Amino acid sequence: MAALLSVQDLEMRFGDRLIQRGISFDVEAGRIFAIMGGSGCGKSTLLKHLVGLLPPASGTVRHGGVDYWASGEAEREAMRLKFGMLFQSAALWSSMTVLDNVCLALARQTALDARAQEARAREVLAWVGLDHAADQMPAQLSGGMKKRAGLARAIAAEPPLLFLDEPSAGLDPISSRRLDDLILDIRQRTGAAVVLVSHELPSLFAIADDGLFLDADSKTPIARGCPRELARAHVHPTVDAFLRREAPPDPPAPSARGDSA
Ligand SMILES: Nc1ncnc2c1ncn2[C@@H]1O[C@H](COP(=O)(O)OP(=O)(O)OP(=O)(O)O)[C@@H](O)[C@H]1O
Repeated sequence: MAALLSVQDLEMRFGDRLIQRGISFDVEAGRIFAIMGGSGCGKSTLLKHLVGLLPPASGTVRHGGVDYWASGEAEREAMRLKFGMLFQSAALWSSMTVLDNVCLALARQTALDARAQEARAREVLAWVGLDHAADQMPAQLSGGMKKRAGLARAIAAEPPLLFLDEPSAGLDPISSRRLDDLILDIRQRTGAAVVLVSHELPSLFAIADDGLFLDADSKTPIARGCPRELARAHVHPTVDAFLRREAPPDPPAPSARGDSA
């Protein structure tokens, strides 16, 4: 069976400027896959290529075996309805209540009638601990509540694949931990695969079981695997600098290289 998401030899560019090349990976059902790397290495751009917001310079992105960027607009729209997305800002519709935000997503992604949409929306809001906030407007929510409302909207239709852009950025450690538990719970209950971009080490170590590390200097991925194991394995100084919060080693002094007089 085809992987839920399969990326082959992707090259990312803005005009003449190469951002990354040689990106290949598969994500299977039930996996939590982290896209990691320092600032500016191309994580958000990669996510845009994966969710259909920006075409890559070359390479393929397959959703359930179908080449997204080689498909027509109707086929792409059908693929987009099969995955959920939580943007960094949560991107809730500001003029609608929390409940209506979730109902509108269900109206777009399912054949449920209005009554069933509301029942499902309330169920999902209870799941993320926001049943009491269903009738509030997004502006009335705290940052952590907004993220949970965005997550409720993304998971309401039980998509098999979820994309999360910096889900815990800007949250205090307790809210961040709560969001991590929710993501694990979603995976457990629905069997969904999750692709996330994150800088937060506690979160990466707690939830991700696979991942890819993008390097801004070489403009290629330099490590692949579970973040916890990569942190122990000393695969590359740049990976250690990120995952162990260690400074990269200094270049050897001239005398150590044996090139002094
Ligand atoms: N629309 C654009 N046009 C030109 N260059 C861009 C554009 N968007 C991003 N870039 C550049 O591409 C590179 C990768 O950016 P991207 O936002 O994907 O990195 P990132 O790894 O997500 O960074 P951060 O962790 O800081 O969010 C950066 O050098 C950025 O300046």
